[in-house]
Amino acid sequence: MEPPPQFRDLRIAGLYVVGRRIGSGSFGVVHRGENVKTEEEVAIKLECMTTVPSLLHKEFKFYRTMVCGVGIPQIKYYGQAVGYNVMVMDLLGQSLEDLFSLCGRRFSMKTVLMLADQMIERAEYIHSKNIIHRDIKPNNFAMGVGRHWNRLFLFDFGLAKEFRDPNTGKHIDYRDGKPLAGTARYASINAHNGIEQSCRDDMEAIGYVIMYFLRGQLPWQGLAATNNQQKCEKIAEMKSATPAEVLCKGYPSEFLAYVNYCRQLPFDGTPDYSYLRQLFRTLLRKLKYQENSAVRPPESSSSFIGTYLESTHEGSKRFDDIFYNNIKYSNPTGPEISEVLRKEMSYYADQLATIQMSPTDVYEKAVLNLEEARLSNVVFAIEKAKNEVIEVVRSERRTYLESVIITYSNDFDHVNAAVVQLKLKEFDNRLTDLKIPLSDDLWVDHTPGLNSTCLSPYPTTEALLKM
Ligand SMILES: Nc1ncnc2c1ncn2[C@@H]1O[C@H](COP(=O)(O)OP(=O)(O)OP(=O)(O)O)[C@@H](O)[C@H]1O
Repeated sequence: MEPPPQFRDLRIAGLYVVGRRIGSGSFGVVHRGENVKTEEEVAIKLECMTTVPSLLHKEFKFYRTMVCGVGIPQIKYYGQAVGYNVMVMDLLGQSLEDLFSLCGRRFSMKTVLMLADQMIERAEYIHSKNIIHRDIKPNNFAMGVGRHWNRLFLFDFGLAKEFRDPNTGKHIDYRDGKPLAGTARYASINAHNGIEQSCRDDMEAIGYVIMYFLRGQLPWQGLAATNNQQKCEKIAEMKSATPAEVLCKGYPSEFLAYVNYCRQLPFDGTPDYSYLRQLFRTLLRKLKYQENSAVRPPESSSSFIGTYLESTHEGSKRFDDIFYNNIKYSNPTGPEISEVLRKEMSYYADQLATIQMSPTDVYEKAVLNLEEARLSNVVFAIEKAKNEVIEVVRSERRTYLESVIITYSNDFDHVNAAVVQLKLKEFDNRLTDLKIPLSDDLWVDHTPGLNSTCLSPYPTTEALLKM
């Protein structure tokens, strides 16, 4: 279903140019694209207009309900062009399935727990918008790109369904005899049994995704069958005959608790998302996975993407109390930070080259993401670095702080920029406590790129400090 050649030269809505193809699904193709004004990269999903009723339009309507949802790609345009329905949306990074393969089909416990946290959060969000996904699987989760490098996105709402009337709050009725919607490997037992899906089925599917990541595969994979229907039946049979105790054997009891909880949820029940997230957060704490990977020496693991994923997820916790309170700071000085960054970048570049990640732009994007991941942790490094920085503060302070701030104001959203501003102010206050004289003109409010205009409509440093 390659779009006709003339489509490539077309500017959708006068703004988006279609680039190369990045994927395809059951009802459409997805291309990379670019906003010609801002040069922002986007994804463009195309469906032939002969598809009636339009599944893309249905998907678009779901996305429209979830405007501003964290971890949900945002739609920039929906319309028609040269015989195609077209949806322009945020470009996402690699899917969890792709990353899983790149990591040798095993994620560390830490990675799984951090992904689980975000998966549950995504489910809670879409359910709060009265939508069930019905096709939860690793291929339908992807990491973000650019400033969203550390965020897990849930996409492909082609099989989604409204399970509750947004006006009356009435839950859909229980029904059986339904054909399976979704992917057999991750489908809930009830979905296999033809029961109408609801929130509980998304949650159970997340449980299977989690166990898939931990175990490397699920017990019902690789069953021999002559056709799809038979395969589906065999999967259903084996899944129903596999108690959660067997599925989760050898793993911490929190996983068993999760699967059992989801399997026992009533049809119209609201899952206790906080309880489920807390299960894994507590486990994470128990396992003492709370170090900052900012300038941790690269591990000699073959699964460097796993290391990357973990480090980016560390980053994603930066607004989390646990992360803030328990982080162990590394201690480079300002000039050392750039040296550490340089070394790490070259290490990862070597690793990438060895495993021959292709195409080139994936490689470049990964390097870019890594760079951003490292830079994001500079703010934490500053804290520990204070003693060393004090020695050079008079000569280097202005250049150093300005460069950090300019980086943040360019690469991160304004809220983050404000947090950096606050951190630096705290840092300066400590210097003042230590009686190191600072002249007023050095303060960051005078730094180009991070003035009150840039932060608007977010609070200024002064406002933040008064909160
Ligand atoms: N926003 C995006 N950014 C980057 N890649 C994307 C994006 N959306 C989709 N893709 C890629 O395109 C592929 C197909 O997209 P999608 O799953 O939305 O289509 P589909 O027709 O609904 O597929 P399926 O048959 O799996 O349900 C995905 O596997 C993914 O690799």
